[in-house]
Amino acid sequence: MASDTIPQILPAHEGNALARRGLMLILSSPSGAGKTTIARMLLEKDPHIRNSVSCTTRAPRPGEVDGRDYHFVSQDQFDRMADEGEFLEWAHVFGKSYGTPKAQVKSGLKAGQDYLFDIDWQGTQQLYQKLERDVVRVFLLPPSIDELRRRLTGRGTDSAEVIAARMERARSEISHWDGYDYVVVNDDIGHCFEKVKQILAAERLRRARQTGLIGFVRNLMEPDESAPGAP
Ligand SMILES: Nc1nc2c(ncn2[C@@H]2O[C@H](COP(=O)(O)OP(=O)(O)O)[C@@H](O)[C@H]2O)c(=O)[nH]1
Ligand SMILES: Nc1ncnc2c1ncn2[C@@H]1O[C@H](COP(=O)(O)OP(=O)(O)O)[C@@H](O)[C@H]1O
Repeated sequence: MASDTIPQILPAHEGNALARRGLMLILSSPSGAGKTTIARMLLEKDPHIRNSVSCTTRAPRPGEVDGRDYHFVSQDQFDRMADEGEFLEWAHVFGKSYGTPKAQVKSGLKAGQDYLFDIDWQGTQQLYQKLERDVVRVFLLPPSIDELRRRLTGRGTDSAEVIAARMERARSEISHWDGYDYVVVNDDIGHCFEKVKQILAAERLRRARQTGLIGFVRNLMEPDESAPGAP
């Protein structure tokens, strides 16, 4: 195991003191602030968190892979899935539809699987309303508006028109920063990644998630029958 691999706990099963419930790590930010970059780093370094792959009606960007980055679907397909209740949440962003498939998230959480969500503030609110205790909300901010524009331009994936629309929307997205548990400025990518890792490590240790502790603590509190003088 690489030395910078994130330490993990064992999967949930009965009798395992380290068993715990999975969590849902949500990364949001104005477009271009770096959430896809941080998400990819996390997925690469931490084998215990899985990406929740969203469905979208937007076109793939160069380098994006169907089924890995998004499930790229037509508007008809998307609408049918929404009608049939196949999404945990969905929203319109930049004139396109985006949705989180229900798939295995609920059963996965019970089995100790963590999931990563790259979704906007609307989706975050919906997930929080449904699964409050499992959700950890992290908002990334750019160090400045000029740097945000530089990153969107430097990414080289969007037309000038699309970049202008994303910049236009950035201020209203930033206004939702107070709907998150953690806010991290993505100035240096390495520092930002470290902070997100620390958040994840601490959140995994929350008592409420550590389902295996119940039996473990009960055992610790049993009267010690082998102690000298015990009845
Ligand atoms: N509510 C919701 N938002 C999503 C989902 N998938 C992606 N998004 C958000 O849609 C916005 C646009 O995503 P994208 O077109 O990939 O551009 P990006 O902002 O540069 O990553 C971002 O704010 C994403 O976080 C989803 O399933 N649900
Ligand atoms: N801390 C950083 N410093 C410099 N460039 C960054 C940083 N974080 C991300 N980038 C670059 O900025 C661009 C936008 O990042 P991306 O992760 O695609 O943002 P988002 O998913 O939030 O739209 C990419 O080209 C990425 O390589």
